[in-house]
Amino acid sequence: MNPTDAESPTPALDWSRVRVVVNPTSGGGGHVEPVRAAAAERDYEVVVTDSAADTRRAVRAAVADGVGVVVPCGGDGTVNTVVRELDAIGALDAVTLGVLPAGTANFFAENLGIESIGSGFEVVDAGRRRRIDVGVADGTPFVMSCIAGFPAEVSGAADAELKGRFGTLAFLVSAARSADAYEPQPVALSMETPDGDATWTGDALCLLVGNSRRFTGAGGQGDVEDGLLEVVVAESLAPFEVVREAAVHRLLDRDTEGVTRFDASVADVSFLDGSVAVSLDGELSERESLSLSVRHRTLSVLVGPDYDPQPPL
Ligand SMILES: Nc1ncnc2c1ncn2[C@@H]1O[C@H](COP(=O)(O)OP(=O)(O)OP(=O)(O)O)[C@@H](O)[C@H]1O
Repeated sequence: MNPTDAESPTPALDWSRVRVVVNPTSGGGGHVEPVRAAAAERDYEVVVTDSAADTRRAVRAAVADGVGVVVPCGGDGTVNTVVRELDAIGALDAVTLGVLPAGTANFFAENLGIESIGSGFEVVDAGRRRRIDVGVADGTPFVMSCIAGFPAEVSGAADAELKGRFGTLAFLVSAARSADAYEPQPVALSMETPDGDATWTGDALCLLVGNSRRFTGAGGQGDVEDGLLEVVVAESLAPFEVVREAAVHRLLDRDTEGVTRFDASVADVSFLDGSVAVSLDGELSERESLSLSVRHRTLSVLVGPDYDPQPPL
């Protein structure tokens, strides 16, 4: 801790200090030694954690030690754990985040143009920073997506193989496969959009809200610097056999009947028939309502050469 900043929630941070926080169980494991070796070549610090609670402790310790660049090494679940802890200690807008993708699903890294652990190191070395938006759902931050709808038993059916291929979308894919077994639920949305206030009321099968993730069109990286969430309401989805992620996105095309898309800075959602399952960056809970907003360009992240600040629609 920097003694001059003892009272500050986030002490002065040293941007030349990089600390990698490794979840050794992410993906199939086996990444700890290669990560240690690559980090040693660069004088990056490494902490290998043994639980989610230990990962949270490592995040607090990094900030308390004045480390400027914190790099989760794991899958989307590990990134989410690190982001939530940074928010919990008031340091979300203070540190810079790198990512070393080592999980079953690495969609956040992919959206930042980081394809592998090796490229993750190169991205940290290169130091290209962007400030990106962070979505907030009932006070909890999310970086990728907030998906609501379908009964929890369906979402729980997303198996490991599906999760590996589709990440947060596994929830949607498994649900779509059994959509005929689930009745659309009445929902009311009230939003603030760049064109003014907007509302939507009706029966919906699911609600897909993307921050760094885009659900419509070709999918992939969304515009994560525009202060807006992509809010997609799907009234129906034909059950289908999914072969590729593109098939899911085609289902959600702008022109698809029963799919409505908004870009909103604020969205208040009421599930009128009681609680529905909600996946926040892959973490499940049950909610009767959702209050969604955006913290515009809050989180400083290190991005790869393919990251597009303004991806084409
Ligand atoms: N050191 C650790 N040991 C075990 N679990 C951890 C550790 N650090 C974080 N976690 C938790 O493990 C969960 C899964 O993490 P992650 O997404 O990185 O792995 P994964 O292999 O991709 O698994 P998943 O199939 O859940 O996507 C997260 O909830 C995360 O908080």
